[in-house]
Amino acid sequence: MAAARQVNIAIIGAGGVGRCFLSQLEQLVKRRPEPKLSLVYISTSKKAFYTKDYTTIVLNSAVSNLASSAETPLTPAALVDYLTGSNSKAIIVDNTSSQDIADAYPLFLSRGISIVTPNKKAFSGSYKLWQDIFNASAQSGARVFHESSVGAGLPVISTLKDLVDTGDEVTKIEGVFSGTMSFLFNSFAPTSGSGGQWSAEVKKAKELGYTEPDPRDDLNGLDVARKLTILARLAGLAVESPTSFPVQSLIPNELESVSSGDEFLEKLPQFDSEMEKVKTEAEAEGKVVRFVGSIDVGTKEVKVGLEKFDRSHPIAALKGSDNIISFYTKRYGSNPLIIQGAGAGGEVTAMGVTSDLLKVLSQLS
Ligand SMILES: NC(=O)C1=CN([C@@H]2O[C@H](COP(=O)(O)OP(=O)(O)OC[C@H]3O[C@@H](n4cnc5c(N)ncnc54)[C@H](OP(=O)(O)O)[C@@H]3O)[C@@H](O)[C@H]2O)C=CC1
Ligand SMILES: N[C@@H](CC=O)C(=O)O
Ligand code: NA
Repeated sequence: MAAARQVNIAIIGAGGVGRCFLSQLEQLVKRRPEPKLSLVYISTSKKAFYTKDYTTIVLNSAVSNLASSAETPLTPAALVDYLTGSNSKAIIVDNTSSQDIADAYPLFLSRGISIVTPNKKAFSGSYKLWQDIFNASAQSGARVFHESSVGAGLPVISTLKDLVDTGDEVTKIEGVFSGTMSFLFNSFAPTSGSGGQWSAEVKKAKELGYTEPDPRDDLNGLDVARKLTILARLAGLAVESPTSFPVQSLIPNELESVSSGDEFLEKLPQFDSEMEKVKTEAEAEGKVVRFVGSIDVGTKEVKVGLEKFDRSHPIAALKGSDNIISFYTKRYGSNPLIIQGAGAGGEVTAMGVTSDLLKVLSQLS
């Protein structure tokens, strides 16, 4: 009887999303014995655990093995040498928000290693990096999927690709693209009742695992700008970077230069009155304020920031960390295709990564 085909998995990043992915992988392996998915490497920024002979790491011991490991992470080049030293195909699961790891994608792909990831940095960095990634994938046949880089596990990227690939003409994309911002405004400025204190809600969003590792990356609008950069590029606009269009930041001027996310969270309560003022101004017009983004494909205009909405507007009525993303296209006419649901959180984000892994497996020859 032929031996089961093995596919080696290397996980970089074992935080909120990484750990949820590990447990989803464990379930997947139980449901699908073929091909044999073999975790051979796992790392954080400081530690790594891997098997020199590609023996499978027991999935429910991976985190404790990593915690007690004395090994440091392999450099991207060393990780490539390690993974290509086996006869099996390899897939890297990048669960970090690291730019350095993202910059190594062209190298991984050019050496035949596929990638699945929720990390936005590779696809929203320079346009050259975007081109290098997809050129390397096309040349080697290695796959790259990043569904959870926009709207967590919601089928946003796959839907946009399907619209474009089937020849529809996307004219506008708009909505709420941040789970953190959605949670913050839904709880700080609800459609009924008085709402919470801004800085306390920011802390809650971090505790719930919605924010970026540094919550300033959400509050400065850059996280939404990254998502819009990715969607705009998929819709055919060669957007150069997430800082090449107007992005409104909610970081108080006085806190622009604090050195750490923790210091920022500590000092933020001193500036709660700034956001209270924004909320009161909207209330005076009978409206609520929300953080939104839009891409006008025809005019090439991309923008990110606060807008006021009537309380009955679907954007005003979102709950929890929900995203809502509307695609206006030629085929769909004036009634857009709308995707709505949780846009942040470990399990829903890992779901997008796991479903990407299944896509890679279905396409590996
Ligand atoms: N949380 C969410 O709801 C969503 C998250 N995402 C994306 O998922 C990714 C992970 O987010 P999340 O799990 O919440 O973040 P966490 O901060 O919880 O985890 C990040 C992990 O990455 C590790 N890491 C960072 N840099 C490196 C590096 N250079 N090499 C190896 N490991 C590294 C960290 O290690 P250490 O602890 O040592 O720093 C940590 O284990 C991010 O890109 C985020 O944007 C996307 C959609 C939704
Ligand atoms: N911090 C992000 C996580 C998902 O991309 C968000 O809040 O949306
Ligand atoms: Na998604």
